Amino acid sequence: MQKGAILVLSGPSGAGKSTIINAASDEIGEYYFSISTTTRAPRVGEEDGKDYFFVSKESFEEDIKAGNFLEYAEVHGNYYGTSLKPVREALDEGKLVIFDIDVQGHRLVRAKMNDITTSAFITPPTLKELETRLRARSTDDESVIVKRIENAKGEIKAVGEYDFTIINDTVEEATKRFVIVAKAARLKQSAEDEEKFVEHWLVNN
Ligand SMILES: Nc1ncnc2c1ncn2[C@@H]1O[C@H](COP(=O)(O)OP(=O)(O)OP(=O)(O)O)[C@@H](O)[C@H]1O
Ligand SMILES: Nc1nc2c(ncn2[C@@H]2O[C@H](COP(=O)(O)O)[C@@H](O)[C@H]2O)c(=O)[nH]1
Repeated sequence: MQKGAILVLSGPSGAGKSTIINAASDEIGEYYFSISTTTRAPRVGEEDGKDYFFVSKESFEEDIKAGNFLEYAEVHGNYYGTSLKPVREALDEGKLVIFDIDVQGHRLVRAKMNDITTSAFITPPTLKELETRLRARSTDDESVIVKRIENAKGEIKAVGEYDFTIINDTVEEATKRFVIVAKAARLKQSAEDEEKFVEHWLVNN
C-alpha cells in the first residue's frame, strides 16, 4: 500500500523554487526530492545526479519508450522528466516526495496521483521582478532569459490550478509559507486509506 504523499512546486523559471526548497529543508522533516532527468546542458556549478541527471535527447527518448517516466514535458526547448521508480520507492517508504516541475508536469501528476498530491505555485510579485532576478542570477544567455520571460506570461495563467500560491517577495516570508504547505501536504491521505478508515470505523461502531 502506498503511504507517502506528493508536493508539487511549480512557477516560472527564476521564481525562486530551488531557493525556497533549500531554505526550508531543515524545517520540513524527512523528504525525498525528486531529481529530474533533462536534455538541457548543465549550468556552471551544476552536478550530474545532484541537480539533474543530464542525458542526451536519444537517451531521454529511449526512457520515454520504455515507460520509465511518471511524467515528462518539453520546457523552454528541452526535455525534462520525472523517473517513476525512485518516486514509487520513496512513496512506499512513506516519504513526502517533492517535485520541482513545470505546469504541464503538474497536470500529468494530478491525472495519475491526484489523491496524494498537494501543489503550490511560486511566483515573484511581478514579471518585472522575475526579469530582474533571472538577469541577476547570471546563469543563462540573453536568448534563454528572453525565452523564459516570454514563457512565464503563459505559465502564470495556470496559477488557479494549484492548491496554494506563494508570492516570493522575501525569501524569509515565502519559506515560512512553504513550510506550512509542506506540513499540510504530509497530511494528505490516499483514497485507499480513506476507504479502509471508513470500513474500520463502521465495523467498530
Ligand atoms: N525573494 C527573493 N528576493 C530576491 N532574489 C531572490 C528571491 N528568491 C530567489 N531569488 C534569486 O532569484 C534567482 C532565481 O531563483 P531560483 O534559482 O531559486 O529560481 P527557480 O525557480 O528555481 O528557477 P529555475 O526554474 O530556472 O530553476 C536566484 O538568483 C535567487 O538567488
Ligand atoms: N515537467 C517537468 N518539468 C520540470 C522537470 N524538472 C524541471 N522542470 C521544470 O523545468 C523548468 C526549467 O528548469 P531549469 O532547471 O532549466 O531552470 C522549471 O520550470 C522546472 O520546474 C521535470 O522533471 N518535469
